Amino acid sequence: MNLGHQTLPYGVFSTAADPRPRVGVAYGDRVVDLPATVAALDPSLAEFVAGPSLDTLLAAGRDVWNRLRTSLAGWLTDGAAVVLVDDVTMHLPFTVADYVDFYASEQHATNLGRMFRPDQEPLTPNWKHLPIGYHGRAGTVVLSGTEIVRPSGQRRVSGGIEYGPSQRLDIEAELGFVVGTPSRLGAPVPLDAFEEHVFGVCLVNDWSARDIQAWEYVPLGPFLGKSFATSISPWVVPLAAFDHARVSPPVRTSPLQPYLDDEKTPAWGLDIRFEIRLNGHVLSRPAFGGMYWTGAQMLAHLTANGASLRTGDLYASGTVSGDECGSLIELSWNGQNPIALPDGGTRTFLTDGDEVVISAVAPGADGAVIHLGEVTGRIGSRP
Ligand SMILES: O=C(O)/C=C/C(=O)CC(=O)CC(=O)O
Ligand SMILES: [Ca+2]
Ligand SMILES: [Mg+2]
Repeated sequence: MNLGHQTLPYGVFSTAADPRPRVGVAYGDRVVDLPATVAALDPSLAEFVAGPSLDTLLAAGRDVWNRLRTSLAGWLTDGAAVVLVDDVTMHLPFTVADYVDFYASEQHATNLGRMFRPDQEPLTPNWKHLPIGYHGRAGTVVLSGTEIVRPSGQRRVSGGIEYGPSQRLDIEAELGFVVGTPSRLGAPVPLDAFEEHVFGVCLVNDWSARDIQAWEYVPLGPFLGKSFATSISPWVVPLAAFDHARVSPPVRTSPLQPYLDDEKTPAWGLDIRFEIRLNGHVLSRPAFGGMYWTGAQMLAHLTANGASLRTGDLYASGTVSGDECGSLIELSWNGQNPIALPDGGTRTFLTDGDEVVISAVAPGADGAVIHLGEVTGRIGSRP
């Protein structure tokens, strides 16, 4: 996997020669061993990259994040004595504190509204007034590559209610925002403090059992249909990598409360293009740039009641659907239009043994590409 030379994303790796998990930065198809490099080149930064995860770096705050990234870029261009390794094993990059999942794509919300609530307006009356979300399960956020066990649960069938393995296992391609700097209980985080708190982003696959979800979600929202596993990419890309990928979010069609009104703050729409592959075949390439709510608005809303942030909080954007769709339930229109695969097979939802790979790229400086890497997962056999 080659993440280019401008992305400089952070992750946690080990090697056969040195099995201790430690902090690294991807550079092309190799990894900078940060503890070894920083100890030699700038000992004043060493404490922030010394641990077995990104936790200390996340908590260190924006000044340290900027200093480290600037130093690294300089060392790599100047040919300083950077320690590069390959053949790495990746680990979960940070301790996930709280996990929140939003619903920020108007197209996705409209499509799901049509399928789940065909007798109602597709967008609920609150949708354009606040970024809808729910609190998920941090303990089941897993590293890319972890096998996904098909969940069992309750679902409604023609004769009544049944418990058993999900028949409608789906994916959701999302962008995850990783919080570094915590906030105080009682103090909402305003839109313009987004960059002080959010360290960077990763890719998220919010595996979803649609049959379990459809039966359980009224009236409190998603629960067991989504809490069995959420996969994240091993590389966390700092916000600073997206300086050339910022775009204006879509025109707001309802007036916003002041804490969400981003007319006067810098826009944090992001021109990120996703790609979803099933068993090697490209299913879709949804664009993140059209998401109605930005990462800054989601953060402002998440804390609008004074809820505090912790280092390691992860909040996901919700399924990225726009010109193309980020879930199988949309691509197969609730299972009614099977998706044709080049091997002659078809899919509505996932079959045991299927492997899903979600990757993404964004524009960098001077025509370069910012690579977000990938989040993968294979569906294991039923328990
Ligand atoms: O419309 C609904 O009832 C639920 C939709 C979802 O699947 C929620 C979700 O995970 C949000 C998202 O990924 O966009
Ligand atoms: Ca989701
Ligand atoms: Mg989940």
